Amino acid sequence: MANYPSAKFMECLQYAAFKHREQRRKDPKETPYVNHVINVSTILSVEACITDEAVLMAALLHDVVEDTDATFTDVEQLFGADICGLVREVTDDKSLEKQERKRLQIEKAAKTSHRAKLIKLADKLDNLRDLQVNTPTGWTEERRNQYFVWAKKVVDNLRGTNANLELKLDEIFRQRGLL
Ligand SMILES: Nc1nc2c(ncn2[C@@H]2O[C@H](COP(=O)(O)OP(=O)(O)O)[C@@H](OP(=O)(O)OP(=O)(O)O)[C@H]2O)c(=O)[nH]1
Ligand SMILES: [Mn+2]
Repeated sequence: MANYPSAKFMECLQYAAFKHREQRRKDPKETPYVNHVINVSTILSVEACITDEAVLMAALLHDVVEDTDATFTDVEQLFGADICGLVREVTDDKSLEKQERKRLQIEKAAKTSHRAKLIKLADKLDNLRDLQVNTPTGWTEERRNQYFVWAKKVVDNLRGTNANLELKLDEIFRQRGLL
């Protein structure tokens, strides 16, 4: 990637901000949801030193089909088959029951491509950083603890992908007494 953002990258950032515009995170301050997808892309660029622009763009779009009215067809038409394929790999099937979705994330993590694994690692790192400082609205301490336990199972199936991200995730798991 050149050392300036491409027009396509800027369009992608704008599209993610537009599609997530009415969504908020579950933290007490109701942070705009788009902050999360920007964090995931920034973690990949700054902390994992990823320069593959398609990965950075797919990170911006990683929750757009799962959580907004955007479809894979929209993503493919706007940003192409490569990026759409990455988004597909990291999208949960919301029609499934929650327990099954959570189980499938663990199972699917091991089978995804290297580039999709990078996005999953950054996604979990940002969610866990959030959870270290906030308990989402309506969550008990037990539910928060269980999220760390479950996230470690997902991350365990993503290992061998990016040493820096895995180091940072392990530091969090160590602090929680999971490592
Ligand atoms: N830690 C944290 N998570 C929040 C917050 N707001 C929204 N979330 C989202 O909530 C999900 C975890 O909540 P759960 O109850 O376990 O799952 P669900 O929303 O999919 O039903 C995470 O999804 P995920 O499946 O783990 O990943 P993804 O959907 O981000 O890809 C995360 O993206 C927040 O303030 N803090
Ligand atoms: Mn996410």
